[in-house]
Amino acid sequence: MLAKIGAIVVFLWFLWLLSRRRLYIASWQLPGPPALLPFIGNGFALMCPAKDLLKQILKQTDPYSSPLRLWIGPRLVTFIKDPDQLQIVMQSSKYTVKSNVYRFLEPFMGKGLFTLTGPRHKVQRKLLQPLFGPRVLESVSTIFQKHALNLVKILEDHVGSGCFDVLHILHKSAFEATVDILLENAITGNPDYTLIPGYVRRFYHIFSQRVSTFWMHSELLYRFSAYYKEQQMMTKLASKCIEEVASQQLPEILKRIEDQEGPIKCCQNRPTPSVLETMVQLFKENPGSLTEEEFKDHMMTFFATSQDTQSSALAFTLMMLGMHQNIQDKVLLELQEVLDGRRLVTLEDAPKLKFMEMCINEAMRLFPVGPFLPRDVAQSFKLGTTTIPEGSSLILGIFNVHRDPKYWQNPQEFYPEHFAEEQVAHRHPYAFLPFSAGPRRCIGKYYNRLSCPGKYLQSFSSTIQLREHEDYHRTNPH
Ligand code: HEM
Repeated sequence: MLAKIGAIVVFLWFLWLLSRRRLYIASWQLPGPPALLPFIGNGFALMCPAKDLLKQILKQTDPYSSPLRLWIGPRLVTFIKDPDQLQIVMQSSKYTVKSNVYRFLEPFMGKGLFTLTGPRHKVQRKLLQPLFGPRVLESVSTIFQKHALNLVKILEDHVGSGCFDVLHILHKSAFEATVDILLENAITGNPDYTLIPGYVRRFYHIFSQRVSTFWMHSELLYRFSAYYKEQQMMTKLASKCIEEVASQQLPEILKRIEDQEGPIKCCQNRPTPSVLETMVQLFKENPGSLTEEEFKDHMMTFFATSQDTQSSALAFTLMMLGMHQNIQDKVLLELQEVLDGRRLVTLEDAPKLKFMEMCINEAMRLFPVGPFLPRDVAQSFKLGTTTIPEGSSLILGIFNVHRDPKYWQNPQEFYPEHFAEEQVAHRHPYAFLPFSAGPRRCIGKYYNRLSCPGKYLQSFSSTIQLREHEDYHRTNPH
């Protein structure tokens, strides 16, 4: 009897291996670190605290040429860090879809642009593009100026009071700007409102822990973890607050739109429509394409994607400038020349602040918000001589390519000249990808271009000096 059961198990195991033969063939053709442990593979090396994850990934991937393979549990993962290969993968939506792990974000963001895949994503992205068009950007630029002023007032209070955590202040400021941009600055009476910026950060932390701990990929096992309870609590409170804020505004906006024929021309206290107002209009014009549920999911997505990204990019730039006083002086000089005595940066000023933009880009090169982007292979495709099989996964090594000495003169240094015009002209366009690229690139890229300069101006006009902090050495893996 036992022998029969054993034979059946071996036979089933053989069938399972046979069904996965394309994965093994690809794996044999690719270089990569030894996957010593059965069933866990290289996953064991990545099961570490979030603060060590970056170092561990680099340790596993740096010694091998691209594409290389990792085994994360039973999954074959091809890691790509060559710009030509990144271009092939990122330009097409045919071969890859966003990784299945993005579903871990759904409790918070729902099925918004960030988590959607397939044809539905294409339709929704096209539909929402007007939210990021010139008219809305114009309105956003004035709001950023207002929040830059608020931010500087808060920072001024800290001047002379020793070291303080600038990231916390920036997160709060980004949150307030986001509420203003998305929801017309409705202030809710709910005291939980002030907790949301912390929740968004915590949610991303839980997400990265869950991605790197493969047993938590199982919905059932995850429910037994402490993270699950925390996530449930945060999601409930955050969506309640957002809904509350949105419902204060919606009736009035709907009335405004109904009273008006054709596209929105003007709205209360603003020269141009808010994101919420434009969304309501889109919702009314496309009732079949944009459901009420999707409308809410998109709002939550914009909330969760716009705050941490902007404040991290800004914090890293401030940190780098604080550590390089000579570069900071150059930024100040440019600001003084362009603004000629004015305090606020306008939409027209932004393209003139060329050196500042070089510094922002250089900080995003060293510290990209999305250092590794996971994808699933929807259709087998050729990468060099290897066929990357359907059913496997990919990781796009943005961090690796951002520090590859083949493309960067001083890869580990803060060196804004990397973005001088002549250097950019000669560099591979896929060697710098802070906003990703192709059909899944960041839709809010130009928001950032507007938000950063305004805040720099305000920070510098108060001559706040930043000192090197020991944490920098922890964020720099080399
Ligand atoms: C410094 C600022 C920002 C950075 C560095 C950044 C970076 C990124 C990156 C790397 C992605 C691709 C993620 C992936 O493929 O897994 C992305 C996607 C996205 N970002 Fe941003 N982002 C920034 C600001 C914003 C803002 C302000 C918004 C919204 C107002 C936004 C909304 C989105 C959305 C909706 C997506 C998904 C797009 C899609 O898949 O079609 N981002 N962002």
